[in-house]
Amino acid sequence: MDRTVDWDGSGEGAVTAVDQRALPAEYRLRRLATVDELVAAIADLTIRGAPALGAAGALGVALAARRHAGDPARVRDEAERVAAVRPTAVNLRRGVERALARLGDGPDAVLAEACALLDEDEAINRRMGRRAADLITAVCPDRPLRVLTHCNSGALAAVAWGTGLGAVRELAGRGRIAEVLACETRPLLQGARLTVWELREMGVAHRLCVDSAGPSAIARGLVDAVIVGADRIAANGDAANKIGTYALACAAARHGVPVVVVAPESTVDHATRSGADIVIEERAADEVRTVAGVPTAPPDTPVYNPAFDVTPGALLAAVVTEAATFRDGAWTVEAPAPVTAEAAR
Ligand SMILES: CSC[C@H]1O[C@H](OP(=O)(O)O)[C@H](O)[C@@H]1O
Repeated sequence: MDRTVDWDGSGEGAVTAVDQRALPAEYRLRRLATVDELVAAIADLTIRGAPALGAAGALGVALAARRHAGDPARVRDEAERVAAVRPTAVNLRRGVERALARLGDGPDAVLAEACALLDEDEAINRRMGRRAADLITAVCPDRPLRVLTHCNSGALAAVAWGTGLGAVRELAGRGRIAEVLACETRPLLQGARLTVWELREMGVAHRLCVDSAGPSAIARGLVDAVIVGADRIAANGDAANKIGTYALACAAARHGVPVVVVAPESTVDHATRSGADIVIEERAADEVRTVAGVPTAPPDTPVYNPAFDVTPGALLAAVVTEAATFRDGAWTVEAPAPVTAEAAR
């Protein structure tokens, strides 16, 4: 599998992305040669997932810096357009800001910074996966585990490897996964379309279920752990993630099943005190009223379509990053090893 988001240096240069709207029917790459095309691809979830959005944000600035070299004000305007497309995943704006910080050194320096962010991603995700797998192994029964996932937090949500599903991949490599129960994740079906696709690629046993079966599976003792990603984690451990995560966490709390959020440091926002302060993206009504363009409700039906919800840190067994762990109301920072691209190999 290609990097989910990457830079194509040929010609004037462009962003390449795995077209996540085409999966699972077709695996194809899109070449995004303008900021307009990149903004549209982020808005329609051709590119999605917090770490992948961070990479796309940084590459978007590189694109603007090359297209508008010598016009820093125009570059900054274009960068803001990219950063503002989706408000919840803190990674997007952070990726933009990281690349923009190099604008004074010229477009090649901006591109180099964006590419460094991409190169670091896989190493960060692999380290995070190892740390999360260690914690999950410690808090779960000593046998292959039945894991429930929600949305997609695999390689498709990052540049490579993945976050929550990256921890599942690490556990599977240790022989510690019996089955993954993947929630389909209405309305855009990231679980059914993307997580199932990745689990098949990984050769991991799995079943797909409707979202409303998730809490019931937990109640029936079919789940040993819930493992998810996140889009923004507040200083107090509250985690914004795909809508439906909170309901799973409530059921898991009632039945003593651990919920573990696996996310990079770039998703932790210590400037946001609690989940109450996280902006939740509202998405278009037709995402709920139609499936593949086919109406599933009267066309003028009013819709409530938040893309995310917030799970209080108190309902989480842990939040695990590549360098820290949130447990029992506090962050513990492990001495972060230098995360390099070499570590990814
Ligand atoms: C590893 S981040 C994955 C995270 O992002 C997803 O949201 P979206 O598909 O709308 O970009 C979802 O919340 C996942 O948990």
